[in-house]
Amino acid sequence: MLEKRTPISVGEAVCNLMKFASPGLIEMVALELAHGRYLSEDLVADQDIPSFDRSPYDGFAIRSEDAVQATKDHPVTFEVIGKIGAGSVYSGKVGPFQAVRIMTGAEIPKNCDAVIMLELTSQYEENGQTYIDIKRSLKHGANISVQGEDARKGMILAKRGTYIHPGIMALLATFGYSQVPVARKPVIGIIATGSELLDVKEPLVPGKIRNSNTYMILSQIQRAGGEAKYLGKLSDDLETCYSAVKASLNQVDMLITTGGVSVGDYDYLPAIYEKLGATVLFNKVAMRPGSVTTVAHLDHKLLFGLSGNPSACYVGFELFVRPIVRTSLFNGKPHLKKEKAILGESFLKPNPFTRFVRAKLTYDEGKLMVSPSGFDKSSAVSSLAEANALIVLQGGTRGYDKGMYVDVLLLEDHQGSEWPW
Ligand SMILES: Nc1nc2c(c(=O)[nH]1)N[C@H]1C(S)=C(S)[C@@H](COP(=O)(O)OP(=O)(O)OC[C@H]3O[C@@H](n4cnc5c(N)ncnc54)[C@H](O)[C@@H]3O)O[C@H]1N2
Ligand code: MOO
Ligand SMILES: [Mg+2]
Repeated sequence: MLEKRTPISVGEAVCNLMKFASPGLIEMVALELAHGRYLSEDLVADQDIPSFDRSPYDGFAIRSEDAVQATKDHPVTFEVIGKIGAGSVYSGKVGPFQAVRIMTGAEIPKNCDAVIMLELTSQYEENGQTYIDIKRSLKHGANISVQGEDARKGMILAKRGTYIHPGIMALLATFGYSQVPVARKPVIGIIATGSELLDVKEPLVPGKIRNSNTYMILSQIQRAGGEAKYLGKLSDDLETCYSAVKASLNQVDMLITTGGVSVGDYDYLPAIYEKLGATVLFNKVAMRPGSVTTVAHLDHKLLFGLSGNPSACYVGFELFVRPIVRTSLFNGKPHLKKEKAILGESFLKPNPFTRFVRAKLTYDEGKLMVSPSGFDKSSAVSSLAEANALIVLQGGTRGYDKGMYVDVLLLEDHQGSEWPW
């Protein structure tokens, strides 16, 4: 007899699921490989930046008290007693009316408390000795980048769970992290089910299609921060699929299957969960696409039964798999970031269930504009090409007109959101 499925709201489904979300493990990676990973510890300044007073200009370091009287009409002369570039330290003592030629980034010599830019001095030689004239007074501390002005020792510069982008890389290097503590990527298995599926390199034959979901999910896993492990595509055969799912569980942290979750004669995932003794958290969500998305767990290992339909599979991943992955990466905002955007074209379909429309979001003179990115069926692949957002249209609505503000979920963002939206 056909199993009765009771749809639950997206919010309820996510809340049920997030009870199984937990922070993952830690590993060290070489700094040059850290881009795109997530910090497993707060990044704390273990030194001031800069760690010494330094010159922001090429010029001359002096004692400001000596230049108090300097004016255009009465320049003050300084004897240049040395020269330092960045990386060098002037070891001599600078006395009254003496100056040290200094380059950008070099440490300010002891006794000096101001720098005058090269362009504001006139230099001359007399008896093999260099002198400069200064035509303006300088305040104590003028043109000095003081120790700690950029960051103070002890400051937290990035929280645990932060995505490592070029700016974080700069800080990691600044603080001497040749090895970076990061979240270990959760290993996520992918099994594609469907007797109609061809390998990507196979030519089309009647009735068959190429397995696109695997590669789409592979990429979604990488975008979310996980590590994908493709475990193959299987024909719709209960025993084969059951054995493959069972065998995969020792190799992965969580498993995604695509296809076979609906009510067709060859949709075996419900039977597989039952045979495994897995607990089904939900098998019907009041959303489109992806209403058949099913999530089960076995000994706290999550099994995501995503739809075979590409757009439904895509949305199911972003709403349900992504937050689990991001949580394991210590990210405190694991869900898609929600924004408001202006609808660029009318979307007049009624929405009995909450609808997630694949969409293209653009920035236009201070406004966020969004339009559906193409063919809007759960079987669609073409609309995924330009999708960088999902428009959220609440269930029970009869369509939306161009110019209205709608909720959008950002797919390419790193800020993320805490639940609920
Ligand atoms: N009588 C009903 N029929 C259907 C229902 C329903 O409630 N009652 N739900 C529909 C909805 S909604 C969806 S979504 C689909 C879900 O189907 P399954 O998840 O069971 O997936 P399959 O039947 O295996 O395949 C569906 C569709 O997707 C194509 N597919 C499958 N795998 C891939 C892949 N790896 N790459 C690309 N495309 C794939 C497959 O060929 C089918 O066309 O069920 C509706 N039916
Ligand atoms: O699960 Mo389906 O995607 O609602 O069309
Ligand atoms: Mg089916």
